[in-house]
Amino acid sequence: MTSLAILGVGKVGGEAAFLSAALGLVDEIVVYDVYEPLLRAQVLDLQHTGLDVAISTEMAAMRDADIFVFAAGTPRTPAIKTRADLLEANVPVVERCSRHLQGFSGVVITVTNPMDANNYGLWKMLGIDRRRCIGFGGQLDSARFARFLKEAGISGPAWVLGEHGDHQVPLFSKTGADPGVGEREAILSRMRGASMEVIRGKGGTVFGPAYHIAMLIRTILDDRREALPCSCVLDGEYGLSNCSLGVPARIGREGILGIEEWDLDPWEGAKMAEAGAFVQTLCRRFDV
Ligand SMILES: NC(=O)C1=CN([C@@H]2O[C@H](COP(=O)(O)OP(=O)(O)OC[C@H]3O[C@@H](n4cnc5c(N)ncnc54)[C@H](O)[C@@H]3O)[C@@H](O)[C@H]2O)C=CC1
Ligand SMILES: O=C([O-])CC(=O)C(=O)O
Repeated sequence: MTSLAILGVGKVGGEAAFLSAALGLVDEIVVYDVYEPLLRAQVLDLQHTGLDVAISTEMAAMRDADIFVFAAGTPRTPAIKTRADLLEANVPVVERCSRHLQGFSGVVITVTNPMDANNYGLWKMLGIDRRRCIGFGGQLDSARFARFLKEAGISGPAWVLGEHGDHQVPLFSKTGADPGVGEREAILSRMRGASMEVIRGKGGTVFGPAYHIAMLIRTILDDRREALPCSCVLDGEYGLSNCSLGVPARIGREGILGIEEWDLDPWEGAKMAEAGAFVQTLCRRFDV
């Protein structure tokens, strides 16, 4: 019996619950949201699918889940320029979440922005092994990168490391084609604005995040042991510590099985160092 817990069943948490049920990934989904009418509506809507999945709203049952998805808190509106600007709004939500989750022994997936800092904060407050805290966002950034590469006539694997935010690091070196620094910067600039176009049009990104969260859940539960771009609490990898940052990580049933240290070209290496320094400043918020 596999159990998935989702805290915050708004746009992303709700859709991730639905997709996990529709794809038959788990036997039970435990959901909770501070906004009671929404919670009730999401539970009913899930039940009305008739899918063979147990739905619970027992907050205490979250602690016993195999996977816990943290998707509660404030999202961006067009008035909020960067994901990092959500830090102060969402720190209290991270704190409340960690209090509820003390004693959790499964795998955490952090979604709430600024995701890298919040993943670091949850890890610190829960006091669990860093391999059990996975920050989600790199798969989504990589899917967006793949689209821009295709438009530029470049094929090959699309990997994005670094911050899930303005300091994201697309790995052009992995594609086998170098469009030059000018074109790299132009593509990066479009990637930085990719989600805001969706937020402006429909109030938030939903299908992209929910789909890739479901794929991450499947990778964990099936113990696929494959490398994905995930935010991991670093301990010297890529020359960085005291932060959680997007890196290639082998993911399986126990969470992060290993972090792969890839060679980056000079442009990527400089961007990665900038991303690390930037996210470290956000993570310091959790070091006090
Ligand atoms: N990492 C990623 O790739 C992505 C991250 N996000 C982030 O995920 C978060 C959620 O986004 P949306 O679902 O669009 O927002 P939303 O506003 O639709 O849903 C958030 C939900 O959290 C609930 N909530 C707030 N505080 C809570 C608490 N203490 N306990 C339980 N529930 C609580 C709210 O009532 C609301 O229903 C945002 O921070 C957003 O920026 C969104 C998309 C992708
Ligand atoms: O951009 C946002 O605020 C939501 C998000 O993280 C994404 O869709 O990548």
